[in-house]
Amino acid sequence: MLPALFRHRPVPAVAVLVCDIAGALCALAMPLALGLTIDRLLGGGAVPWAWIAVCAALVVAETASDAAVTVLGGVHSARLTTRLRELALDRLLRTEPRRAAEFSPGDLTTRLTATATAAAGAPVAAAGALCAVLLPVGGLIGVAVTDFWTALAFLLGVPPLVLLLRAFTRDTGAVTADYQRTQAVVATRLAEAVDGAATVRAAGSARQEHARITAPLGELAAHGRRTWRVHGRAVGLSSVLLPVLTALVLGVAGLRLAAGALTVGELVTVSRYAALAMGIGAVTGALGALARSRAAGERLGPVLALPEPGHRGAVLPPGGHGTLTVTGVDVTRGGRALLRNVTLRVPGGSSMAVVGLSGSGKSVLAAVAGRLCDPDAGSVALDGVALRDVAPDRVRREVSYAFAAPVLFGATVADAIAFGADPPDAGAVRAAAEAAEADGFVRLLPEGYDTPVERAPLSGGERQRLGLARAFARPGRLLILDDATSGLDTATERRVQRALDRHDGRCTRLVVAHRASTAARADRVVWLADGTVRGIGRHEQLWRDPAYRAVFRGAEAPPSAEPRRDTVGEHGARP
Ligand SMILES: Nc1ncnc2c1ncn2[C@@H]1O[C@H](COP(=O)(O)OP(=O)(O)OP(=O)(O)O)[C@@H](O)[C@H]1O
Repeated sequence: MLPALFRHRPVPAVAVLVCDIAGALCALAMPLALGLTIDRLLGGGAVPWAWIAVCAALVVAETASDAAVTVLGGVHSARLTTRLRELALDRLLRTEPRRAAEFSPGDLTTRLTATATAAAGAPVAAAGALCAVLLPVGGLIGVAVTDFWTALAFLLGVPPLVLLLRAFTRDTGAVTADYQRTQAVVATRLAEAVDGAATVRAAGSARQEHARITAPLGELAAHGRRTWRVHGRAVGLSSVLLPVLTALVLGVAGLRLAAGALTVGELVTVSRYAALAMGIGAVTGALGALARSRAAGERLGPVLALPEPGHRGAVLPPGGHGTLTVTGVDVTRGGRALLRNVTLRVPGGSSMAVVGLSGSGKSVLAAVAGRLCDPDAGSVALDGVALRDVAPDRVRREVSYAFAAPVLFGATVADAIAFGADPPDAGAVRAAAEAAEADGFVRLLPEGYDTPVERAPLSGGERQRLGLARAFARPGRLLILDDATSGLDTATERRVQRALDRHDGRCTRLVVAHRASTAARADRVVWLADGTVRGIGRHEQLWRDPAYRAVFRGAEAPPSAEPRRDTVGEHGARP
């Protein structure tokens, strides 16, 4: 994940790294320049202005590098956060809905907010960690080059330092991942409660729900305490180790000065290098930041890896009326077959009702028919072209959906109807609303079509009609209604059905139906049972079968009570 994060915005990430390294090199050059300057000053000759200038330049360059890292790093992390969120959002919206649904809303909220921010800090944290390691290593080399015996004294302290760093990095990564996971659980439960607020209220379970949401807080607090313990242990151990090591190094260096093996300047140099080599505080902080960013990156990774539906750039033949061919389709989820060897053909411009008991696979078939998901076996073709070969954007232009519980997007009611690529004009929006029997109640809203959606008090049936209007407003060659009229009263549904019939001959309709009346109006019916096709035919033919009648849960009215529309077959719709 870390190299991938560097790839997203390579230039600023490299600039941060360069500034970080430049700052570290200045810091490493400083002890040497300082020692040489002191020796020249103590040497009694002319004031070494050149060396004093070098020291001043190094101080300025180091400060400038630090400032550049702060500014560039901040800007880079902010931009990368935006980029990661855009990418994750893009993946979520483009992938098959069922794959996106594997993440709960609360979990996604944390992944796209705090987790994305933490992950975006990874390149800067990695650059910081590299320099944080560079300084102690450079410092150690500086000590070794200046005086071998002082370096040897320092090396005594290296093994415990390395062990301390390793344990700190490992523990920080683990505790951060646990913290983020628990945070996501709380967010998920909160989102569920907000979503199901009416159910919670109706069930009088607010107290239990409160307890359920806040239950992981204890665990969260424990993870938080673990974080501080890990940090505290590292800081505590290093605060004992470092002074001991400093005393040891300075003691040996002092002895070497007394023995005449070191000059005063070299003593200053070696003590400054030793101080750099002991910069464990910076290393632990930098490694901690890197471990947290990496843990966040690991959590964001699965969202960024969501697969996008592929295609081969095929184009639907112009002027087609949407002949839908489903051939040998299987859909399997979690080892369970939801559709098995489903084969059917809906001639262009005709309608087919999909009926079956609850859970028989009607919605799965509706999803496969318009490529909301791909089948695991078999194929779905529109006007002879396999849908999986056509670019998703083109499929969306040709296939419209209406659902049982539509979500209304857009600022106003008109926007909600026009929602989608290539939005229709106001006239088309109004015509679609009329066809969906929505125009009447929309006009009664405080600002009519311009009423903000959140201020439009809508019943379930009215919401459904706006969803239908959205589908009617952009008629492609295939219109799929997945239980989209279930909330309408019989009279309204019949009027909507009549409007639907006006698409006859122009576009194909696949209508998931629970009512016998809806099935009766369709040119043909596909009857699903347990994910397989139990029968295909006209409603009145299938009605003779008691098992078919049982699908309508006692709606035993004979087919003649729900007359088929009189346009059937006029456009060659019936095979
Ligand atoms: N993504 C999925 N993963 C696992 N099982 C699924 C998935 N989607 C649907 N199912 C299961 O597939 C079966 C068929 O679901 P589907 O929604 O198609 O039924 P349906 O016939 O439309 O039912 P209803 O009339 O109640 O809406 C159900 O048992 C459902 O639980």
